[in-house]
Amino acid sequence: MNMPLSKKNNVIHPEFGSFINEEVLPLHDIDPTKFWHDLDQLIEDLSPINRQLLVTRDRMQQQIDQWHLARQGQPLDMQAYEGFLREIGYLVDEGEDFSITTSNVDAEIATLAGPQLVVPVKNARFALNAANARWGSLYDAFYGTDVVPKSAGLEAHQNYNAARGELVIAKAKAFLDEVFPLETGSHQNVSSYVMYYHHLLAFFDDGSQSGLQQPCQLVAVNGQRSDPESVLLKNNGLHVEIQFDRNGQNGAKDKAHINDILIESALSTIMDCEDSVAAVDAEDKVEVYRNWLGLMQGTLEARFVKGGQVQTRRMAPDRFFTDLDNKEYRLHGRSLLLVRNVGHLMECDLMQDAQGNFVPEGIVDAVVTVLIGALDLQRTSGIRNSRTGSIYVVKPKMHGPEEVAFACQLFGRVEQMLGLPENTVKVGIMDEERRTTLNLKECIRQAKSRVFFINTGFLDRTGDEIHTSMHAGPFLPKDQIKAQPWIQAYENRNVDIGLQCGLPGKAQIGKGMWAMPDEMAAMMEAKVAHPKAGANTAWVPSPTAATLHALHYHQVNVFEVQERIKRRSTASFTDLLTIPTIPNSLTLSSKVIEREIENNVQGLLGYVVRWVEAGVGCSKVPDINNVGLMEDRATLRISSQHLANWLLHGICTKAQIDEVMQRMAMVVDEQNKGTEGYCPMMPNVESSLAFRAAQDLIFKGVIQPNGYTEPLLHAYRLRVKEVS
Ligand SMILES: CC(=O)SCCNC(=O)CCNC(=O)[C@H](O)C(C)(C)COP(=O)(O)OP(=O)(O)OC[C@H]1O[C@@H](n2cnc3c(N)ncnc32)[C@H](O)[C@@H]1OP(=O)(O)O
Ligand SMILES: O=CC(=O)O
Ligand SMILES: [Mg+2]
Repeated sequence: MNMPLSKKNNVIHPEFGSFINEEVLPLHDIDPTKFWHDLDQLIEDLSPINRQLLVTRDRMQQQIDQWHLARQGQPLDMQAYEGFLREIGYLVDEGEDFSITTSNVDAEIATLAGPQLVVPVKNARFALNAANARWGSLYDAFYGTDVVPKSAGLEAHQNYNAARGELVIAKAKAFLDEVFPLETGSHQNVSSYVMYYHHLLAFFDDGSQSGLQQPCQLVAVNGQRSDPESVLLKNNGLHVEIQFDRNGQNGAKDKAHINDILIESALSTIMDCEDSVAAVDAEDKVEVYRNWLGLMQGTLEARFVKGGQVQTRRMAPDRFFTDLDNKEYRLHGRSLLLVRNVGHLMECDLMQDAQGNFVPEGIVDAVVTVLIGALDLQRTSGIRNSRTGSIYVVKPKMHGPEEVAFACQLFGRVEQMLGLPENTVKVGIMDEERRTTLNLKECIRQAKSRVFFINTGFLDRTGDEIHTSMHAGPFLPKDQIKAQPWIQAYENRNVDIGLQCGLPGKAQIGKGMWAMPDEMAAMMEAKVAHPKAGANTAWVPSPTAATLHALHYHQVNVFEVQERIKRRSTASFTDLLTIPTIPNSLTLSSKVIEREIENNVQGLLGYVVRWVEAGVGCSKVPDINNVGLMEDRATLRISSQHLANWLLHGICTKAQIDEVMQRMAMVVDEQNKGTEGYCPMMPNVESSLAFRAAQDLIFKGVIQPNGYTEPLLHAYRLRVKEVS
């Protein structure tokens, strides 16, 4: 297929054109001529608005920069600052109270509380794993992670370590005791479980028996009641399945023949087309869209070799049990799938307008992901996603109410174009840019009939905190930024406003990512704070993390917490406006400065080299203390902006950063040694496109739009693709 021209002389990339025409439209019975004509019209109508919004971003940023430059070295006059932000339209007036009206929302979003997994949708193997992460083995989650300490003798060998296994099983049964306590005795000592009428009976060695303290926690069974294959329990709306197998690997040794305990884990999963993927051209974008198509049709497959064996991964079917009245009890087998589109900034070669401009990628994303998402709504059996007729699109990186209004206008137009009922497309608002946080209530108002979540994306939000106030002064070291009043106010206010706008029962109030995928013991300590803060979901980086984080939602009833929070006063707006720069009273030691630079540079190089050279959008990169950190574009935005800020304010010199970059490039090369196709950055850094991208991200960080990393990453990745 040659570069086809649509009626308005828009150029459609051939790979994209044939994907839509041959793989998607036939499934819909949509006439291609009409589709491309309507898309042209949409682009013609909405691209100028999209571009204008970006001009507004730049205008406001310049005004803010000027304001700080004119007041260098002076303490921030909060009243004057707030007045100035209002004057330039960065802050808008808050209107009347209101409640959102979003309807037809699946239970996973509206009435349940549990983990939200995020996955780069470009990686089919991971994406399928994520879709299937609705159910996770508690035994595996405990065995494979540091939640059970991996001390001497207790290592998590591939070959079963029986000593570790015993601790795992004891810990899992302790969870049963905590959440599904027996009237008398402990699950640790049960020798068999049977169903008796509507009750679960646990028998002990001495012949005594006990029911559950709350008998209604038993909801269903599999197999014979006198010798069940599994029993299904429910707490805080979440299911837990105790599986029995007298011949199973664990069941054979267990006195009650418990083989495993399955936890309802990732209630929802974000299939990410944004910050965790490297999709720079039509070829990459089609890969992303094709996986989304496979997920929405239930046909996606991934074949790979693991442990020396070829495996084929597919989407899990629904799960069936028998309820207490002998009726079918059906559970969704997969996470409810949401899709994250790119933000308003991006452009891509999927289509070009008559003047040769690439069209806004967010517009194409909206059309294609909804077009594909609509296939799910036609299905009435088999692998389905939404059972309430909704398509869930997460829209990232929006700045303020005008941009949210534009996203809603776009989704409305897509619905009209595809003949979908109004408000079929639900929108997740990432509260991850400062202008959105400050105007959150007005942002929600703009989306009040389709908002299905607000979520504190604190990583991008931290990057934007730095970039917005780049000229206000040098920022504190990253760890200390997190401890300043602004972030607590941001997190609390998001919940406060979400509650005031009536989200519970209709939409999620969500919290951000756990960015240390291997530190699960630490996660178990820290992340219970999310449900306790009134969030009915929070992001996790992996299926295992989802299973573990799910335990928190058994411990905390979020909806009760939300009722309590409703009575507190809204978090401080002044705190929210307080910029986390280094106070005059604090002088950072040269050691602290050096360490901070090293840490930032190591993470930055470790991430960028894989992004630019290999197109890997999300990586686990060891930090200076050798802790593997999830790095994506948002964490890169923080580290690059932080370095740019310190350089701008003379906390460090260019020579110092240059020296650290060379040293850290060696460390990163060493870390990647043995990776097939890896191009070392050292010693010829000038010929390494990855190294040069990293330099630009730092040294040109001040002039990147809102501090975003996409423009430079994309430009360098495209150069690598051209030469390879
Ligand atoms: C600021 C933001 O926007 S945050 C949102 C964007 N970030 C994300 O989406 C992070 C998602 N997580 C990931 O991409 C990965 O977990 C990483 C890159 C952090 C780590 O990946 P790896 O180093 O390959 O992890 P690791 O080797 O420990 O585990 C790989 C296994 O876990 C699975 N896995 C890891 N993460 C995920 C995930 N998010 N979803 C599904 N499966 C996953 C893989 O499928 C693989 O299992 P398999 O061999 O059976 O297929
Ligand atoms: O998208 C999430 C974030 O933290 O940024
Ligand atoms: Mg983000």
